[in-house]
Amino acid sequence: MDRLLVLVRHGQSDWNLKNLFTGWRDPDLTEQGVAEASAAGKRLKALDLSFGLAFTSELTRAQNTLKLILGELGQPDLTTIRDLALNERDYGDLSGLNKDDARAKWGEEQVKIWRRSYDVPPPGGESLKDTGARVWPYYIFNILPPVMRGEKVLVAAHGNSLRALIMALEGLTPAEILERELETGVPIVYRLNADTTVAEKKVLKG
Ligand SMILES: O=C(O)[C@@H](CO)OP(=O)(O)O
Repeated sequence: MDRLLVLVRHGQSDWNLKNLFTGWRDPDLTEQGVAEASAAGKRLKALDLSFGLAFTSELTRAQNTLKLILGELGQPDLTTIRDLALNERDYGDLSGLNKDDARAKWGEEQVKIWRRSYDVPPPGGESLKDTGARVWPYYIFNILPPVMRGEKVLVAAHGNSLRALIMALEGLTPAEILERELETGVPIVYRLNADTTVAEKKVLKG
């Protein structure tokens, strides 16, 4: 049986382009982001993939990415579950600030710790560990069961909510996840073993 799970980070958002901390704020895709999402859909279609179920967050940039992908796949009406659990990490007080301005104010090292450390939260926000504490149970109880039943599942979400998920899925250490960056609009195709571990992983870059 094919146990297939595809994860995709949303296409470029307006605030990615403007270099702003985004978190739970809700900017839409840029023109480039729309193109990236459509290209992701075309790459999945080229593999002849069709899905049984989709998941996304409560945020516009991920929902619209999913919509564009499903349009390319000819599955615009696919059952889709939206949940806050898949939202981007909450950036707290950094939300809306420019990332270069933040580096000038607090220093390169401190900003790197807030952005990529495992368990140091930005002021008023979530660490990757905090994000994992909502993403992992959601994955185990909601996403994994249909995958294991053989429904092909597509998840359109965010850089850090997906990093938290990938950490658990690939069994990465806090040091390993620190180095892992996800590109916008690049689907990652996983096939799982019967014991839920990863059998195969393919990154669909253009
Ligand atoms: O601003 C954000 O919400 C995220 C994703 O764009 O940024 P970072 O790369 O710092 O995790």
